[in-house]
Amino acid sequence: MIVMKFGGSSVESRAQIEKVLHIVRARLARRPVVVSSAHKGMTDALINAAKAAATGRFDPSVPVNKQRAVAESLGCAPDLLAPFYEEIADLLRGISLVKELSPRSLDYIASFGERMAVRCIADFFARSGVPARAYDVWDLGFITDANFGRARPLPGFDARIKAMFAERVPEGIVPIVTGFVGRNEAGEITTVGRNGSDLTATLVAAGLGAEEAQIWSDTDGVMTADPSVVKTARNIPTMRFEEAAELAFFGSRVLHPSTLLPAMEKGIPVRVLNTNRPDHPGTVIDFDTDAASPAVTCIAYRERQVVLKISSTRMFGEVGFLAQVLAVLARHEVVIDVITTSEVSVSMTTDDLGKLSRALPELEQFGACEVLPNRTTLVIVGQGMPRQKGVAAQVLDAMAQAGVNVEMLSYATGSVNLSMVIEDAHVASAVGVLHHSLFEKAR
Ligand SMILES: Nc1ncnc2c1ncn2[C@@H]1O[C@H](COP(=O)(O)OP(=O)(O)O)[C@@H](O)[C@H]1O
Ligand SMILES: N[C@@H](CC(=O)OP(=O)(O)O)C(=O)O
Repeated sequence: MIVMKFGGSSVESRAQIEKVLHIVRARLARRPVVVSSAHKGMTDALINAAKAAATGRFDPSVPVNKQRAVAESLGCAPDLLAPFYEEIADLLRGISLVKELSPRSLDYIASFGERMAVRCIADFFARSGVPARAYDVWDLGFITDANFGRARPLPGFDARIKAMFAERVPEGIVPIVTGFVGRNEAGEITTVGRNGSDLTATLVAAGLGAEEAQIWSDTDGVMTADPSVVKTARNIPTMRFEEAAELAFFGSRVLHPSTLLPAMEKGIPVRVLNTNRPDHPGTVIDFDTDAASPAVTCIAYRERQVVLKISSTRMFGEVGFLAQVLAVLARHEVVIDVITTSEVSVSMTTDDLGKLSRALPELEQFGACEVLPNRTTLVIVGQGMPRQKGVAAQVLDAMAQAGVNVEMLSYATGSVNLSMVIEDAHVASAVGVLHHSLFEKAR
């Protein structure tokens, strides 16, 4: 059995869904379970309509017309999705009346994209000769906690999905399952977080004990840098889980940050593939050590970060200074990513200026606090980095060539990533020069 996740770009239109049909049809012998995202742009359209409703403007036309256009192009009967259109309108009307949009209502409205997409894709598949049936993932046991916007399945999911899958998915039928969404024990709809269909796919793959989880997107697998920024980016044939996890965490949209954990736990390889070029082998992510792997595998970055710098002579020789600072940050739920220290200052990055601002009054007891917004964490990832001399020199040289000031630099011994903090305004030039230096120059 394989789990195949198709992202929004793969199910954007009839032309794309026809590609998905051919890809799935060619793999029927491997007993595919399809996990689908909403059509590209649909989740944004639903969320925007909900936000507008919360200011009193009731208008369901953008998401409903978008969905209707895809369903009509696929030849689906109008009544297939009519109840969903009505429910979306009712919900938006309710939000516009109370002018309130809770995380619970936001998940409810955002869930419609996946729920409608799987129904029209399964309907189209069935009429095209691939026996398929649509499933809301909760009907296969995906019952979550009540953390709206970042829900996770409750313990026992693996046993539940195995049992419910055996009971509800007939032999020979391709299940087309909703990504992204879930339901809590009270029956309320939740989501696992934006771009979370990748995570649904690896959770389903782990629960069912699939032989492989495939993430089908619009690039030739994972590339040495975001190909929409670096035109010369190239495919990475194999990656280790640790490398891919760093890449996902530090901002590459191609994989959701939590995607790899369920697969890592069960040792299930994850393959990233291109719906537009299905014969390309893409990228395989697993545990195999490739001793010949290059020092640097890829470049990733996360923009709109905030740097907090605390300067204090109290740090000098004092036991527990950092622990006290981190305890305050933890109490305010500030997540810290990169941290560097000297004897008189400590700098760290986070992505939540709001939470950091709430922690500031307490932090000021430790020293002078400086908050620097609009920063980017730029990360060089590579399994082979610990055993290659001169990588840091090459990286810093490239940054100097690009005229970019490196404000923080962090590398731990044996680590697979080297992180730097720069200004947001310098990202494109820094990534371009760095990619050229690390991947394009004769080395
Ligand atoms: N290192 C990378 N390799 C491949 N794609 C990347 C990388 N970094 C960023 N991306 C971006 O991720 C995009 C795919 O993610 P996304 O738009 O969420 O796709 P999907 O619709 O399939 O979920 C690519 O089009 C690419 O621009
Ligand atoms: N549709 C959801 C979930 C998702 O994973 O989408 P995509 O696969 O298109 O990134 C979102 O836009 O957040």
